[in-house]
Formats: sequence, structure tokens, C-alpha cells
Amino acid sequence: MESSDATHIHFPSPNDENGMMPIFDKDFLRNLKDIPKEFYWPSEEIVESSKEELRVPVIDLGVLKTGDEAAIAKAAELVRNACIKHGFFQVTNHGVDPNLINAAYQEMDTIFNLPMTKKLIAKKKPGTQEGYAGAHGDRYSSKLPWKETLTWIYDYNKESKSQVVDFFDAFFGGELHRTGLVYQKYCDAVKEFSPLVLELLAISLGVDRLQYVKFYEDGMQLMRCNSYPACVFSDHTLGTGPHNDPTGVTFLHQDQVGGLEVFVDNKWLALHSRPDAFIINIGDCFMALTNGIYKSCLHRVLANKERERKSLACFMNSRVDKAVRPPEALISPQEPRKYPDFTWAEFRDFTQEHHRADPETLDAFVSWIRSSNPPPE
Ligand SMILES: C=C1C[C@]23C[C@H]1CC[C@H]2[C@]1(C)CCC[C@@](C)(C(=O)O)[C@H]1[C@@H]3C(=O)O
Ligand SMILES: O=C(O)CCC(=O)C(=O)O
Ligand SMILES: [Fe+2]
Repeated sequence: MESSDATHIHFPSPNDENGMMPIFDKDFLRNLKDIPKEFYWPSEEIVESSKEELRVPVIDLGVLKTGDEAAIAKAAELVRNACIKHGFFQVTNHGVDPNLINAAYQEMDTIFNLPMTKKLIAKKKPGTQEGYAGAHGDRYSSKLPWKETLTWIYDYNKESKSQVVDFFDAFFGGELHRTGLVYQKYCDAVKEFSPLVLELLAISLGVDRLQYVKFYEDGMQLMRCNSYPACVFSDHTLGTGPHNDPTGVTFLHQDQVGGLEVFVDNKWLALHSRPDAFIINIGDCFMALTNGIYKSCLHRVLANKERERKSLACFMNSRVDKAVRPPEALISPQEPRKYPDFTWAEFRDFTQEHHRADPETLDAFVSWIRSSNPPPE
């Protein structure tokens, strides 16, 4: 792993008492003439966009409530075809109030327009996943993503009904209590409709309808607000580098700025979504749960020269100690196990401590666990 020591990569600035400041201060970076080397992505790694679009199916989740088995079967077929190929689809009629989604976007301005000093108080600490991060400048020393993030965990095993509010109070000293109330409602709303998506995925795979609802019901959300400030160096950096989500199922809401791209048939395709839709994409853990039938697909976010882009990424994961293992119905002599048993805790720690999530994360992880536990002679 690159520079993992606690010191930040700093730039000279009056903002910080010892004349230095953390790497990602958009007001400071906006006035630079040249791109700081830490953000520079080698041109061969910024493969040209195809200028084409990935058209993904839009699934009306309402069909699951009608009991119309023909309509459900049709929706399941659309989901299956998309997930076998690239793992992305959109869902509408999810029941999340549009005003709540708008409020979540507005509260991102509240968060990311805080003074840097307050963001630093909320900074993610090494070895944890919750808190503020500026370009991951304290985790990596090159190819930094041009984004600020705020991440928190909403653990379904905990009794508390105010985990998200409590996170905001704990990390921002009560100043963002109202913001916490908005995101508590937002995360509760995603938790409310997510079983419909998991049921549809099970139906599309021909396994027990509650297979994945049960697998994730005592899991958690890893919730992340992404702010991608406008970037004058957009030709030489990325908002988020090419990667597969290591997680289970991602429930993503993006604004209408654009920049999300998916790598399909050797081309980077733009993925636009309706403002009333959530994008659902399969992560590495869910690909393993389907014994590799559904694809966790490479995607990235381009930096934007003119406009800030915002997105709300909710990564659904199982309880950390649960074996990620496909149902027997998806294993056969013709389709043997593609991945060994592992837990989200093991894979999460691999991505946080040993391997920056990228296009090869799951394969690197499998090799890593196999090398640490070679099969008996
Ligand atoms: C488990 C996770 C690691 C990341 C956040 C969640 C799911 C997506 C991962 C990530 C976004 C993939 C690209 C690289 C990464 C470092 C990032 O750009 O933020 C990844 C996240 C992380 O390690 O914090
Ligand atoms: O910002 C987005 O639209 C997606 C970001 C992403 O892929 C991620 O955070 O894993
Ligand atoms: Fe992602």
C-alpha cells in the first residue's frame, strides 16, 4: 500500500497554524496553475470515453407489490440480462420522497462547504471507515481522486433508531444535527425499499425469493456522500478511479451533472439516470453470492471542468462475520464454486489495509487468502 503513515501530504497555505494544510482544499486547489503531482493520473490510465451511453433497464419496483407474476417475471428477466452483462440497472417507484432526496443533496452543501478546520475535526481516522476524507490524501500518495467524501455506517444489528443522527452529532459536535436528521430519514428510506430489489435479484436468479433479503437483513449500509468539485485539471485526473465496488449491492443516487461511466465491451460508456431513479449495481460480494453469474462491473467517475458533481452512494453489506457463499442452487458440476468462502470483514480489511480497490480487487483478494491458507496437500 502506498504512503500509509498518518502525516498528510500538505501544501503551503495560511489556513493551517503550522503553515501547511491538508491536501484537498478546493479553494486552494482551484487557484493552482499546475496539477499537484499527487492528483495526476498517467494519460494511459484515463482511457478515452466512447461518447456512447449505456442504456440500462428501468425497473418499476411497484410490480412487486401488485402480485402480477407476469410483470414480475418480465422485470426479473430485464434484471437478469443486465446483471449477467454489466450488473447495472435503475429502479423507480421506490417510495423515497423526492423532497427527501433533494434535502440530502442540499445537506451535502452544508457538509462540504464547512471550513476545512471543521472538516478535519470529522476526519476519518486510520483503520476506520467513518468520517470525512479529502481525496484520500492520507491513505494514498498518487492517482488521488478529485473528490471529498463523508462516510458513515448504519448497522442494522444495532437497536438505536438514531445511528445516523448520532454519527453527525459525534463527528460534528452537534452543529450538523439537522443534517443528521435528513440522512437518518434517507438511510431509513433506502433500508425500507432495498428488500424489494434483493427479492427481484433472487427471483431473477431462480433462487428462494427471500435468499438475499435474509442474507442482508442483519447487515449494514456503508453510506457515502461524494462531492466532486469542478476541476480545471479534468483532463489529467479522475473523480473516482476505475474500480468494481467490493461491497454487496450499491444503491446510488447521482445528480444530473454526468461523469459516471461503466466499462462494457471494452468501452467506457456514460451512465445517465433519471432523477426519480436509483441506480443499482452489483458489487464483488454479490457477484460471489451468485457464484459469478452476475457481474460486478468496472466503473469510474470523470472529473468535470465546469461543475461540481454530487452523488449519494449507499453500499449494502452483510453482517461482517457472515460467510459470503452462494446458494447451493447456483452450484453444480457444470458451475463449480468460483470463489472460496470469505467474510465482509476479511474483504473490507483487505481493501482498507492491503489493496486499493481497483479493477482486480476480488481476484487479488482470493489469491491473497489462498496464499495465506494454501489448500491441504
Ligand atoms: C468498501 C468500500 C471501499 C470504497 C468505498 C466502499 C465501496 C467503494 C470503494 C471505493 C470507492 C472504490 C474506488 C477506490 C476507493 C478508495 C475510493 O475512491 O473511495 C474506494 C472506497 C474506499 O476504500 O474508501
Ligand atoms: O459518484 C458516483 O456516481 C459513483 C462513485 C462510486 O463508484 C463509488 O463511490 O464506489
Ligand atoms: Fe463504485
